[in-house]
Amino acid sequence: MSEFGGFIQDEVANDELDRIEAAYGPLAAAVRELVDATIRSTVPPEEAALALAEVEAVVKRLRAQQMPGPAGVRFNSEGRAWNWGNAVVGLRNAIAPPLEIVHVRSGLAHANVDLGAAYEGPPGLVHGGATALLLDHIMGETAAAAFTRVTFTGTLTMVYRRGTPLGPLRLDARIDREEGRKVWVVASIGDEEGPTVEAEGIFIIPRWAT
Ligand SMILES: CCCCCCCCCC(=O)SCCNC(=O)CCNC(=O)[C@H](O)C(C)(C)COP(=O)(O)OP(=O)(O)OC[C@H]1O[C@@H](n2cnc3c(N)ncnc32)[C@H](O)[C@@H]1OP(=O)(O)O
Repeated sequence: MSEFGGFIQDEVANDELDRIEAAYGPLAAAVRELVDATIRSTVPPEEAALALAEVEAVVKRLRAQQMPGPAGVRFNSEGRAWNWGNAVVGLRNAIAPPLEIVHVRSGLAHANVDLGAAYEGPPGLVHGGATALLLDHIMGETAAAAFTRVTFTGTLTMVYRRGTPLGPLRLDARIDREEGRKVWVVASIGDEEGPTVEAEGIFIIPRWAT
C-alpha cells in the first residue's frame, strides 16, 4: 500500500471488492435500521436490556478483526475507488444516509434522500448541521469535476429559508464559476415545495494537488 495526499493505493481486486461490498453494504443498512429502531422503539426497558446484550455480541464479532484507523479513501490500479467510511456516502457507514449522487455531467449533480428520525434537530425537522453535512459533500463532489481533481471546502455559507422536514428530500449542486484554484459551487436541499436551505461554497484545489 502507498499514500498520495492521504489517498491510499490498495491493490484489492475488483471481484474481492464486490464480495466485501455485497456483505458489508447490507450489514450497514441493517445497522441504520438498528439506529432508527433504537430511537423509536417503545418496548419495555427489560426488552431493551436483552437487545443490548445481542448488540454487544455483534460488536464483539466484528471487532475480532479491525483495521487500525479510519477506512480512508482508497483506489486500485483496476480503476476502482472506494470510501466506505465516508460520513455522507460511505457504503459501510451506518451514519451516512447514504447519499447516492447522480453526476449529470462535470460540475452538475443531484441526489434524492429520505432522512428519518436519526437526523432530527427541531421537532420533525432535519438538524441544521445534517443539511450542511449533506450539502458540503455534494458540493465537494461537484467541485471535483467528475473526480478529475481534488478539492477541499474552504468557505461554506448556508441560508436556512425554512425548516427542512424529515422525509424525502432532493439536493442540487452546480459549479457557478472558477478562478485559479478556487471553485464556487451553489447548491440547495429541499422538499416538494422547493428549497429549504441554499448554500454557496468556495472549494479550493490545494497547493499540494497541483
Ligand atoms: C473523493 C473526492 C470527493 C470527495 C468529496 C468530499 C466532499 C467533502 C468536502 C469536505 O468536507 S473537505 C473537508 C473540510 N475542509 C478542509 O478540511 C479544508 C482545510 N483547509 C485546507 O486544507 C487548506 O486551507 C486549503 C486546501 C483550503 C487551502 O490551502 P492552500 O495552501 O492550497 O491555499 P492557499 O493559501 O494557497 O490559497 C489559494 C487560494 O484560495 C484562497 N483560499 C484559501 N483558503 C480559503 C478559504 N478557507 N476560503 C476561501 N478561500 C480560500 C486563497 O485566498 C487563495 O486565493 P487567491 O488565489 O485568489 O489568492
